[in-house]
Formats: sequence, structure tokens, C-alpha cells
Amino acid sequence: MNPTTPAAIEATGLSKAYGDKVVLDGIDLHVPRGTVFALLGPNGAGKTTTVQILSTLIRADGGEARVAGHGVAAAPQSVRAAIGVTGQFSAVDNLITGEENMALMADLHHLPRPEGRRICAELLERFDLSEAAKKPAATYSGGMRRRLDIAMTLVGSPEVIFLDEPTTGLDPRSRHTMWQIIRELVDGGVTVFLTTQYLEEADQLADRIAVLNGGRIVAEGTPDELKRLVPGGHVRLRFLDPAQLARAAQVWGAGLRDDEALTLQVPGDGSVHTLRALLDALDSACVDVDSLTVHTPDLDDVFFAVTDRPENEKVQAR
Ligand SMILES: Nc1ncnc2c1ncn2[C@@H]1O[C@H](COP(=O)(O)OP(=O)(O)OP(=O)(O)O)[C@@H](O)[C@H]1O
Repeated sequence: MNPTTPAAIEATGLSKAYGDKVVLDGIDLHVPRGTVFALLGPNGAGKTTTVQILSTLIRADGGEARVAGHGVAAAPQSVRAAIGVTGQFSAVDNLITGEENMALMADLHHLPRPEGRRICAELLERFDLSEAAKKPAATYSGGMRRRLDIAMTLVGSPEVIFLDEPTTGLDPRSRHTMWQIIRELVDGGVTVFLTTQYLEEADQLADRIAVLNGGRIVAEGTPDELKRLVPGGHVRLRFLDPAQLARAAQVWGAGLRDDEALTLQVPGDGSVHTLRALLDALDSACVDVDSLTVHTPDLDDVFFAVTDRPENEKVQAR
């Protein structure tokens, strides 16, 4: 990253409370231009609140933020001119057609009519909505509506796009289409700030991920850095009867044992070498294994590890 290029999003010490409830307790953010940043967190962690502050919809109680080079408090109009926001509550008007929704956005951005029409037609085509363009948005599927929402956002050629849970409720195919769209946006130089509850989504898309919990960022890093925060993988062995399980548990005192599921979880990275040693040891102890599954650490493990921590304890990813 060129240190002279200002970041797309820069925030220090952002705080926000509703009455007694502290929602954000001093969060710092740094999102370089042309990258995807994912903000993860459990329900109610403050993800939407963060997006609302950065997109000037609400004011922070404390701290500072700059988006696309403009202060959110000092120059909200300049921030708004440089960003696009698609949220859980989309801007799509269901009563009018896709094309009319797009034309409204072109008017809002004061685009001259012919240019506006051209841009809208191009975007409808790009998001595979040309055929449905003359139908009311109420007849669109969830995936089509999200695509229309993003297409509408792009009419204003934003530098930074906030996507608040862009794929919640979409089926796997529509979710993959949306991921592809997001990748193409970034290839085109846009910065994407994404909130999601889907760890796989952050893993797939984000250059950097921050996990918000209890009003603070409790972990931050690249997906790989975050995965390194949790201990290595494990192998889960399933047995046919309690006697076999008990015998195996004697071999691995340290394993995590589930008497109901008849499983024993033992540390292991799933390499052929480890698996061979494991099976040899079971053979020597005359233990029959019904099946085994290998589990390598993923973002789920990170998420549960860092959101289980006592509040305010930040884990540094390296
Ligand atoms: N206008 C408001 N008045 C009072 N409390 C609010 C308001 N807006 C948000 N909150 C509270 O702030 C907390 C954070 O909400 P926020 O919507 O930012 O969370 P989130 O991480 O986006 O959650 P979700 O994943 O469920 O969308 C919640 O406890 C919510 O109830």
C-alpha cells in the first residue's frame, strides 16, 4: 500500500451509545482503497451502527472517521457523494419497474437524461436484469432485488460501497452471483465495506476482517492471520459402542469425549502422517473405529474463540 494514498475508510475511537447501552466502545478502522473489508459480529454487535456512522446516517458520540478522504462529521455531503450504501432494507421501490427505479437514481444524481438512460441500461445489462427491466420490482426474486439494489447504488459511481449483510436470505446460487459481483466491483477499483454473519463470505471476499463483539474489535487480520489464532485442527473419531470409545479415551487422555455421540476428538492436522500414526495407535490398542472426520481450523473456530472471550480483550493477529 502506498502510504501517501489516503485510506478509503479511517476511523479512530468511534463510540456510540443508546441511553445506557454502549453499542460501540471506541473502535478503530483502517481500510485501504480498492480492498474488501469485512466486519463480522454476532447479532446486535453494532455492525449496522458502524455502517450508519460511516455513511453519515447517524452521528457517533465520540471518535473520528474519514471516508473517501472526507470527515463524516465535517463534510457529510462530500462523504455521501462518494459512497453507495445497500442495506438490509433495500432502496428498491417495489411498486415501480427495475428500469424506473434506476431512472429515479439517475435523476437523484442529476445525470443528463441521455447519459442517465445509457448508464442505467448498461447496469441493468451487467446485472442480468435487462429482461426483467420493464416488470415491477415486486415480481423480482430476492437475488434479483439485491442485484437491482447494487445496480442502483452504482448509478452514482461511488468510490466506497457499504454492503450491510448483502447475501442474508439468498440461496447459494444467488449468493455466489453476489460474491462475483462484489469481486468485479473491487477489480474496478471500488472499496467495499461489508458486514456479514457468514464467516464463509468473509473468508471468500475479504482482504481483511475485523470481529466486533461487546462494542469492541476483538480480532483483526487477514483471513489466514485470523485462522492462525486458533489451535490446529482435530480429528473426530466415531465408535460403534461405548466400550470402544472408553478404550480409545484411555489411549488419548487429552481428547474431547462425547459419550452420547460416541465420539472422541483428538488434536491433529489431518496430514497423512498424523492419520497413519493415529490409526496405528488405535490398532495397537485393538480399538475399532467406525468413522473419522478431519477438521481444519476455519473462521467459525476463530469467531467462536474470539466472541467467547471476556469482553474487551483484543487478540492480535500476526
Ligand atoms: N435507534 C436505536 N435505539 C436504541 N437501540 C438501538 C438503536 N439502533 C440500534 N440499537 C441497538 O444497538 C445494538 C447494535 O445494533 P446493530 O443493528 O448495530 O447490530 P448488528 O451488529 O448490525 O446486528 P444484526 O446482525 O442483528 O443486524 C443492538 O443492541 C440494538 O438493539
